[in-house]
Amino acid sequence: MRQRPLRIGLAGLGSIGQQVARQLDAGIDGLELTAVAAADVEKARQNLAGFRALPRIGTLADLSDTDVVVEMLPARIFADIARPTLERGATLVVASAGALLSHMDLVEVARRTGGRIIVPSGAILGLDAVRAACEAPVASITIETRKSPASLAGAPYLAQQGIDVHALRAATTIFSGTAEEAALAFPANTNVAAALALAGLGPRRTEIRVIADPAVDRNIHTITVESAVARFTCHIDIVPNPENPRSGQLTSRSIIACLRDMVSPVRIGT
Ligand SMILES: NC(=O)C1=CN([C@@H]2O[C@H](COP(=O)(O)OP(=O)(O)OC[C@H]3O[C@@H](n4cnc5c(N)ncnc54)[C@H](OP(=O)(O)O)[C@@H]3O)[C@@H](O)[C@H]2O)C=CC1
Ligand SMILES: O=C([O-])CC(=O)C(=O)O
Repeated sequence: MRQRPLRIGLAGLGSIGQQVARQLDAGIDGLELTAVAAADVEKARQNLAGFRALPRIGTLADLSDTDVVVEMLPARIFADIARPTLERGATLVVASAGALLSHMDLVEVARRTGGRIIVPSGAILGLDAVRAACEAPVASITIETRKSPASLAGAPYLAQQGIDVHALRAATTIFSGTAEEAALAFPANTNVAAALALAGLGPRRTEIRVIADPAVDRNIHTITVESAVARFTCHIDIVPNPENPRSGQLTSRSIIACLRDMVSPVRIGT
């Protein structure tokens, strides 16, 4: 049995980070919210007002004494916390799964130091069955992501291709490619494909189609797996976060469930 609670550090206090912080502050046996890193310390202080136990608030460097760092940053600065956390042999929980695809050398760092990289299911479902299916031959794994224009706006690919998603009047496929390509084209919108790729056939053999649909108000993901042992399709409609519609409200809960697993004597699912 652990003698002390697991010290949790949160990197990023945006739409997901704030929900995770609140749930940790509400109290989970065995977990202690020790520190948070924010871009704007004063804004973070306001967001944490009313917490039962105020964590330390600082920069990414201030997470260096925690056991587990939960990364919930913009993809472009993922490595700024991922690398130092793994270099000191701590556990890294990754929200920006797409960014991890460009930093797979971190797996070697973790192997060398004893650190761990944990990618929660986040906004996708079925990774348990995908992993199990991949213990046998798998023919294909695909994902379709359907989102409102507001949930896609700002993606680099849209600017590169001159696509104005707000001008669309009907559902339109705006991207087809691999999970690896999608992570660069839509760094804030296709983490689900990255997590699916890491669970299954890898970023070059996992295909994603992104549909901009002005008629939907959810982030909708459908995965289809054809394997020797099972064929399955999983579908999920996620309520977007009001503060950041690119991210849905399931991801913070997935992270909390993942953190609970680290201290629970019972584990359910693959
Ligand atoms: N795995 C999955 O299924 C999913 C993953 N995601 C991913 O999770 C990540 C977090 O998402 P979300 O919370 O919605 O994003 P937000 O943009 O809402 O939050 C990111 C936060 O990081 C803060 N930040 C920026 N720079 C720094 C820094 N140097 N140090 C500390 N904090 C910093 C930002 O502050 P400020 O606002 O002041 O700039 C912001 O508060 C994203 O990469 C997103 O794509 C999202 C949904 C699902
Ligand atoms: O649906 C969500 O909440 C977010 C999403 O697609 C992603 O980041 O891949």
